[in-house]
Amino acid sequence: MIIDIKNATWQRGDKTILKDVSWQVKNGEHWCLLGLNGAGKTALLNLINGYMFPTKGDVTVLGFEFGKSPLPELRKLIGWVSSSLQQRLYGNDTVEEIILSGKFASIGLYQQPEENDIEKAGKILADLGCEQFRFRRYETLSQGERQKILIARALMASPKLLILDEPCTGLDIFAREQLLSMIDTIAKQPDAPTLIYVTHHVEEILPCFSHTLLLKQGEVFRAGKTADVLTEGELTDFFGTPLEVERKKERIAISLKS
Ligand SMILES: Nc1ncnc2c1ncn2[C@@H]1O[C@H](COP(=O)(O)OP(=O)(O)OP(=O)(O)O)[C@@H](O)[C@H]1O
Repeated sequence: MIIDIKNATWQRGDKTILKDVSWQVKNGEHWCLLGLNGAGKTALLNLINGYMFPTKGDVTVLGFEFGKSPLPELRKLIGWVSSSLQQRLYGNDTVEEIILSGKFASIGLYQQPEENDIEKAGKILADLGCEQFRFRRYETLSQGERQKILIARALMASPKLLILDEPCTGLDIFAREQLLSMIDTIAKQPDAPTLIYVTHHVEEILPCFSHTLLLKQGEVFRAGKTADVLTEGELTDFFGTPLEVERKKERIAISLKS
């Protein structure tokens, strides 16, 4: 089991931000986490990474039971790519340096990488079709290219669980599709980490995401196989407005019913 959350509640003052959340992610599954602004997605990710503890309930991630296991060890096994990381990296560093820093989970590269680290960075860049950026300064990349490099950086630590937190934010349709295609490539690799893809947008959900969790106002609205969860009926109930669902090449587009 990759993630096992049982009846987790997280309260801040008198506000219940996560309410009785149960979620099991098994080996070999890739999940999409879908919810509107303020649904509690970030709170749930913080719970998974051990940055906050549930007020009630149990959380076990990659066999680490919260309250009983050393969380820094767990965090080494989890990659978390979010756009806030983009601003924290040093723009003057080369793409290769940025990727190598992923091994040490550092902002900037302070340790001398070994020959096999450099080889690994090269292989990741080649696998993801990003070799041409290797010696470019990070700040010269477009937003979409930077997102690709952040994902490559996360792979450098060989995570068991890779969280992609709204990776397509700010991308145009072409950059978005390129990034999604790269994520699809990662999902199909034989030793792929378990992926958790967080988004507000149904149309970004790739077929490689076998399962989907719909989070609404801090509660699990539905969780299960993507094909069962992303139906017109479920999404209409979830968004609270009549929707039409169109399936195109195993992707979904939604529009308001007129
Ligand atoms: N430390 C905190 N104290 C009080 N309220 C909080 C705290 N952290 C989060 N919240 C509230 O919990 C709710 C869920 O927040 P969260 O950031 O998890 O939502 P989200 O689904 O990630 O939203 P978005 O898509 O906009 O990033 C929000 O109403 C937020 O204001």
